Amino acid sequence: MPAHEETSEDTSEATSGPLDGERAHLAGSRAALRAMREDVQALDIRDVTANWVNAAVLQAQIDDRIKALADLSHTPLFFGRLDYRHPVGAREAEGSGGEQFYIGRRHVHDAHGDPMVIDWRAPVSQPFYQASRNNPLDVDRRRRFGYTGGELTAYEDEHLTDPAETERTSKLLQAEIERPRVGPMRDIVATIQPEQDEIVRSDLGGTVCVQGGPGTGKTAVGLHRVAYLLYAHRERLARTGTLVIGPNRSFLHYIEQVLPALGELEVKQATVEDLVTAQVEVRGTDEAAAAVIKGDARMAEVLRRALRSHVTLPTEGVVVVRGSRRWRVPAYEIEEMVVELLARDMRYGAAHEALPQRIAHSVLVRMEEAGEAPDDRVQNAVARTPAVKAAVKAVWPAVDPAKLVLRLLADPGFLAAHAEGILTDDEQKRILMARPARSVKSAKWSAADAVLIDEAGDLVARTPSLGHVVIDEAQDLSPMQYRAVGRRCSTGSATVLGDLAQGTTPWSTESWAQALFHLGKADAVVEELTAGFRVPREVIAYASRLLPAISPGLAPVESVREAPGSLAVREVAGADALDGAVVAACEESLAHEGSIGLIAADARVPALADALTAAGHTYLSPGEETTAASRLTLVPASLAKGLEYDYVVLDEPAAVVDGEPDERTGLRRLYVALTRAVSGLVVLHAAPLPEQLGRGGDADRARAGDQ
Ligand SMILES: Nc1ncnc2c1ncn2[C@@H]1O[C@H](COP(=O)(O)OP(=O)(O)OP(=O)(O)O)[C@@H](O)[C@H]1O
Repeated sequence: MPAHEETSEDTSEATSGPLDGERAHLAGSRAALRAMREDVQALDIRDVTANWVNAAVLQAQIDDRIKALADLSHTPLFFGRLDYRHPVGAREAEGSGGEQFYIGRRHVHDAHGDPMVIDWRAPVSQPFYQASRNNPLDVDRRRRFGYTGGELTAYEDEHLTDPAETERTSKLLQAEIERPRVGPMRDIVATIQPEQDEIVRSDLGGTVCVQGGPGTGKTAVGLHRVAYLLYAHRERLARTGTLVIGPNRSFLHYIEQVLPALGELEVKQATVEDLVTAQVEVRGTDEAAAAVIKGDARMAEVLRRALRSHVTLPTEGVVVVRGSRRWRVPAYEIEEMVVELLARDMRYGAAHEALPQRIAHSVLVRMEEAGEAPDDRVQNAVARTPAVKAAVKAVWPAVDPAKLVLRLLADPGFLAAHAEGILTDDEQKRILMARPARSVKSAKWSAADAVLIDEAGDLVARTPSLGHVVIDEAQDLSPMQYRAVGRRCSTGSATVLGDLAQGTTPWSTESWAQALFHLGKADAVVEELTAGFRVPREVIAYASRLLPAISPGLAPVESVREAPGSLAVREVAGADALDGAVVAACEESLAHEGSIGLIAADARVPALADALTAAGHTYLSPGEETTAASRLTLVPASLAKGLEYDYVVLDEPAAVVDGEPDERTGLRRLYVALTRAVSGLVVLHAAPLPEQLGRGGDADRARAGDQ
């Protein structure tokens, strides 16, 4: 691809020629950014603010802006340049007129307002990601820049309209993918690929679902989509809010720096459990079979029925006494009101609020007919009379969502009455509490119970919707969890990211169509990412041997990297020797640059922790940030999902499989563990490997680096 290339090794050219010009532009852009920051710092708000509240709000906005304008020494101001053939249309360009644009993380302009660097999210930047030899999008030359420690040291050109130039893989992209992974997850803004860019820039109105194997960039794409949407719809999303949902704390901690690095500081992050535990604390667990039933979408109907069973038709009318007069609303009229409210299918709580007003209105009409002239205040007063309150309590009582769920799970008769024809007798038995709790406070609620309470809560009062929600590792959500997330984006949109082959919960998603239906976004587009940016070819080929058993029909990931010698599978003679061999493999990996993950079945973690300590090694837990000084993390297999390490040592695959309730889930867990490595994977086993891995036979084993 690059007809012309300079690298830091290419010193003769690196000290002169185009690179000098580019460095001058970098220095100019930095100076311009400094001037932009100084302009904001110099703002005097005393004259423009009416009071201290305004002043405080404005000052906070100014402080945010100053923060956003910071020049981070290790985050280059621009990473690319586009040379357009013709001036870009004024409508399209951010600061139109020029033919040459520098593309970076944020917009920088000079003292005249002319752009020095264009935000990567602006329309004029899009050809940086999308232009190709087949469709150059009016771009003559695309230039990518390479940096070393904040210094501009290389560039690489593609002349998209030159038929003589041949296509080559970008060395800078390659270097970026291979860069050691110490520290939290990084942004990929300089190297977003065309198929990823399509997803990143898809419109706010629609929900997108991305199926992609390990390391295809789903998480990266989801986070960059948030940054893009915030740029394109800043005001709307500032009002409605955005949220990123991940599987656990350590994962959220791993990804939490990506959006701030892209200048977006306001996006909330949470697990599904965080969302649904506002009402109750989770202190209990469910057996898998019970959790599957509680997570089934049929539970929504059971809850709806149970809630509505609180509505009864009136047996008597209401008599309201005001002064010397008595006003009577007959039972049949209240019945009509109740029937009408039921038919409207409004939230239970909203109807509970509306009913006293309707009864009071009926009293008002009678007063008017009798020649009185009551106003709205009288209606409110009537609605609050003990007689009306008592009538409402009898026919449409207030219901506490947690109490409703408690009664369903603790009272077999109540459950049977509302689960009739929905859950079998056996299913009902499975979800009933073994020892019924006496109160909401004392109950040992499980995570699945909290989701039921959240559903009940939404039946009572509508859950507010955010503008956009990203759901990562979505394949692990139950239908009821999808519903819980779906109501948080009912008037907004979602980005659903996942891999069916990595589903490791007993209720994991079997088809995206079903998942999207439960989310309430059945018309979402499902996109597929197939190019792998993490796992080297040999390693992904080895892991993909499991695919026919864990997700038949899913195509293996196509790794963009060869990295020969990246896989070693070693048999250790006898279980006693395993811990020592694992520690030795970690030491071997520590000789390389970058992070090391020792992944093991959860049950093996304590023994390996002891072995590491005995050998004098300190180690981190997942979610703790790796640093140059502390690079080894001991990862229970149950927490490996979504994470990555330069080198992975995988302990005893058979134990990883055995750690799960069934073989398929076990093999899926193993697939996740096998696909965390960026540069090298060493698999150590004393027990026989799961037969699905051995499928390749001797030739493959030799290639896999068996010793
Ligand atoms: N276009 C790209 N350029 C450079 N690096 C990339 C690109 N796309 C993805 N990556 C890198 O590949 C790695 C894997 O990406 P990511 O974690 O987003 O994949 P994933 O599909 O979510 O994986 P998993 O299914 O295992 O959770 C990350 O280090 C990410 O930065």
